[in-house]
Amino acid sequence: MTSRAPANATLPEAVLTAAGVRALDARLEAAGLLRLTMENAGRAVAERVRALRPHARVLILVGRGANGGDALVAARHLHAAGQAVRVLALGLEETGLAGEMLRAWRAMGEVDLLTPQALEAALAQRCDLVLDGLLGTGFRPPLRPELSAITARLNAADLEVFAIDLPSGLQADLPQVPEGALRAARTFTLGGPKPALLFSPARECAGEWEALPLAVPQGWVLEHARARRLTPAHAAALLPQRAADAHKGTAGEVWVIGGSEGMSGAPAMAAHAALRTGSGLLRMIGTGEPRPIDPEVITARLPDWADLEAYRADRRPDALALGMGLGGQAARVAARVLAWARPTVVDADALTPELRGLGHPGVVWTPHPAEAARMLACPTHAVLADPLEAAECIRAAYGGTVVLKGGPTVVAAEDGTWVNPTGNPGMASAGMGDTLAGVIASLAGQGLEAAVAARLGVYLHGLSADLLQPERGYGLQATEVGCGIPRAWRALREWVDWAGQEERKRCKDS
Ligand SMILES: NC(=O)C1=CN([C@@H]2O[C@H](COP(=O)(O)OP(=O)(O)OC[C@H]3O[C@@H](n4cnc5c(N)ncnc54)[C@H](O)[C@@H]3O)[C@@H](O)[C@H]2O)[C@@H](O)CC1
Ligand SMILES: Nc1ncnc2c1ncn2[C@@H]1O[C@H](COP(=O)(O)OP(=O)(O)O)[C@@H](O)[C@H]1O
Ligand SMILES: [K+]
Repeated sequence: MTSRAPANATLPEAVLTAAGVRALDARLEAAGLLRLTMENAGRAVAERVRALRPHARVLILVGRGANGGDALVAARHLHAAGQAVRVLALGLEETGLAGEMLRAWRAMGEVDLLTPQALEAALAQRCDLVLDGLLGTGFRPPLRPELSAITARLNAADLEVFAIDLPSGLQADLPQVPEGALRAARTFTLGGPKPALLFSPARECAGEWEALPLAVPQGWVLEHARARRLTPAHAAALLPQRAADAHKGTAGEVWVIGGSEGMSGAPAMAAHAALRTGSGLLRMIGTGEPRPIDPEVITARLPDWADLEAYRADRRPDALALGMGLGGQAARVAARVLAWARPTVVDADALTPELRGLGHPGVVWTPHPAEAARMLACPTHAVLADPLEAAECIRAAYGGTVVLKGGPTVVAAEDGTWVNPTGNPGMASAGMGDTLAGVIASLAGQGLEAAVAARLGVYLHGLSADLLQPERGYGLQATEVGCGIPRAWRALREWVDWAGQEERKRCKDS
């Protein structure tokens, strides 16, 4: 990890919807801070433009709302710093906060009405970069014709676009791309990412994005967040600590229940990943010939799933992962295991509607979108249309914690909904989910609450893949991601050590 995060990084990032932005605005307004916040936001955008494209001639496009206000502040700061800017605005009324910013800009520079002709003339002159402040979270589709002509022209031009808050024409809360949405190379999102910047296909319109702080306490922003996004410091704080006299009996006994005839690989990958995550003892239990990857794993082949209760007898697993390669009897086996009331990761074949309502606080359901659709009895596209909502619906119906896998993965837990920042498309290969189930079960077996194990598990699993991605590309195997967990763990630990040193240095210097 090379990320050098700001001090606020010890808190998670806020995922803000349009309603969240409105509520935060109302709070800032009541506190008399809205004008300053717009000033801070616009200045932060200008600073990033200066840092990235110091010599670019910038065409700044200004809408009628607060997004346009931010753009006008940025125009002022860029101009004051000596950068060439040209400003075109959809409206020239000086009312409201954005109007105030227009007046302030006019005190130092010119503004023309944004029409297709004015845009054409501006593009004909030298212009290296477009700063898009047309529409932000206030956009409601469909795009009006006056604007769709502008976005279509910009999308067709071979020009770099940087968007303020989100590319104009994207709906902040949803992954869909409305007709006519602008495509940006980079997005400076304010206060925290909007769901559209996190989920495909909308996020592909935003290019690389970065969150610029609003210079208000992160706690205020988090209060209005739809979900939270993990940061490295926050994830690192979840890592379990082990006593010096730990032994295999205290480091967590994990059972992987799955695997039937011809389906031995899936539980083997889960067990492998659990060992790499630090479990003290692993048992693989199935009705097929068990084929563990590691000799450390204890195996049991049951004549029939009905023999599971007898196998359990007086044994007491610290955590379980079940469902991988389990086949047709998965729901029945899962119902039985859930009644044991132990920390349990329910995956793959066991993710069935029969288990509705059987979750308890120790249960983590780990569906991918198609499994989530099965659980919700809806089409997969409905899950993908709003993954935050889908994960929360499953949680409401099934109980426990829900890990809705994907790029990115969403965790819906009692303490709210989380979005995982790690992971990459190299993970689109079979067995990745089995590995994740093993990682989460291992962490739960080491004493983390199931919901915390889920959050840290998805983070470590994705980070392991991210650290491998540069050398493996798309040829990344699930077992490698399992092998890489210790490296991810260490990277996270080192991040904390680094952040701690910085913090100590800061205290010493001040
Ligand atoms: N609390 C925060 O997070 C802050 C938010 N700020 C900015 O405020 C923005 C939100 O401001 P607003 O609520 O004013 O919204 P917008 O700036 O997104 O714009 C609303 C305007 O767009 C027009 N519009 C809506 N739908 C349209 C359509 N289909 N076709 C054409 N025009 C359409 C509306 O008529 C209105 O004039 C954020 O995106 C961000 O840039 C910043 O000022 C800093 C503080
Ligand atoms: N494009 C992607 N970006 C980030 N993570 C991904 C991506 N594709 C897959 N993953 C991750 O890989 C895993 C795939 O799980 P799953 O589909 O259950 O695999 P399997 O059933 O083969 O074990 C999940 O953790 C998912 O989040
Ligand atoms: K914008």
